[in-house]
Amino acid sequence: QDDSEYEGNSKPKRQTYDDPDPYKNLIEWLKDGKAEISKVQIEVQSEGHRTLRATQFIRQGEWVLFIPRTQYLSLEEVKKSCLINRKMIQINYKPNNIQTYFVNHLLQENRRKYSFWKPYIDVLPKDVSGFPTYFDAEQDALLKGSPTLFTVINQRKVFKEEYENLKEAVKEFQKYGYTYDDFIKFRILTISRSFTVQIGEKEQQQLLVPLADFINHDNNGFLKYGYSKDADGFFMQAVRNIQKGEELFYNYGQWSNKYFFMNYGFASLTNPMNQFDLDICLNKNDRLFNLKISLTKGNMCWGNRLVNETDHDTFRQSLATVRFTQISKLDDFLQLEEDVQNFKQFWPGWHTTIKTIELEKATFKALKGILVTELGNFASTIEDDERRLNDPQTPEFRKHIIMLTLREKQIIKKNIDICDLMLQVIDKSSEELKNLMKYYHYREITKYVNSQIIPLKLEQEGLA
Ligand SMILES: C[S@@+](CC[C@H](N)C(=O)[O-])C[C@H]1O[C@@H](n2cnc3c(N)ncnc32)[C@H](O)[C@@H]1O
Repeated sequence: QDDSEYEGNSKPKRQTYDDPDPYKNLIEWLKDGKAEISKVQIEVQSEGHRTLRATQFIRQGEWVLFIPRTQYLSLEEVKKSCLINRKMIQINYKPNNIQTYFVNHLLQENRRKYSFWKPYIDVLPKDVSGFPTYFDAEQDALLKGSPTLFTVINQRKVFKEEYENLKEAVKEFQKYGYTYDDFIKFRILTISRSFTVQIGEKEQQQLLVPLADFINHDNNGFLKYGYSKDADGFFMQAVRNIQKGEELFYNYGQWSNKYFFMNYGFASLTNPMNQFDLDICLNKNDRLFNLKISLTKGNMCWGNRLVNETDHDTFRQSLATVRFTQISKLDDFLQLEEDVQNFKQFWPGWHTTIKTIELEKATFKALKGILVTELGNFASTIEDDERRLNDPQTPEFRKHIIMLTLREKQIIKKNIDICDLMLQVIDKSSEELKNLMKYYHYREITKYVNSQIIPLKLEQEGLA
């Protein structure tokens, strides 16, 4: 069955949706498909920035909207309904990413004048230049120093490979002349607009759901979604009462700004799940370098991450990794080997426990050194960023870059402050230490100092 079979110069028999207002077409098309969407309305804030609002009071537990199976795209459906996907399956070509199946379907339907999916495709955002994949050199420069820049560069490479591999493997893909730009545009739209729902006990399904994909993210989102077997469709449900006129949000997930930025093109200052990624590496001049490298089976660097809260495994793991790089006494190293005898694989962040106060001091100094260098690598300072964020002239997409890198810098700064505090604490006598602790803001550090540093110090001073 060839793709051209779908086309033809005459209009298909079924209803067409050709109001100049694409949102009207979408609504009509959904209603004709028996979607239940009367409790919501679309608000266009600006081109490409739409949101949904409640048209009436919605009680907790009620469905906010319902989209039947016929009006959304599922992975299973697009595997069947798209020619290129069928070819891919026929020749047993596995795409690098399953989202490619959706992309191919959207590319196909986008070409068809009378596609059933036209009302949906017509309201997909036209401009995706706010996504980092599309940044130019000037925009990339704003990400300088941020670990997110590496992820962006890598994502571009991955997308390019996906496109080239597909072009190479499926000749129909070439035949239709789909450009790389078309491909990544739909790739990005698929990432940023898909829902994963539980279909059966174990089965999950990825969906593109018209209208539901107009709902924006908020940490305090108050909707949940799912698939109803009885109604055979996708629903959004109110987790709490919703007032008439209220803007609707759901929580896209507990992700970091970096994740949101890469997949959705936005970042937020209030995201509690932020992170700063950093590599911690062995130093080649380390006199125990050979011993360490044999223990780590050739690993020299470890990807670590720091979050805003230091009462978190990531802080302990980063610290332990730095501690491993800082061990300089053979005795300490041998003790470490004993510590890990029971583990098949040694991982510094898990296995390098506290040895001596001296080592702790070196560790906090080294971690601080790494963080100060990282902070210095950014293109702008925290103060620059705060000023630009408050400047009404700053374009919206740029604000997201600023928020992303600002939060990364704030995390670094907080962790530097903690290193400073720890260094101070370590240098105090135990009496002073107790006094100082009264003024501690960081509950977790107090806990850490209490449980780890004080006993060590008391022991060192013969007081234990
Ligand atoms: C599923 S869509 C939501 C509807 C979207 N606003 C629209 O007009 O099509 C996801 C996209 O909405 C935007 N978005 C969602 N939540 C956001 C937020 N909290 N802040 C900024 N942009 C957001 C981002 O552009 C994201 O890629």
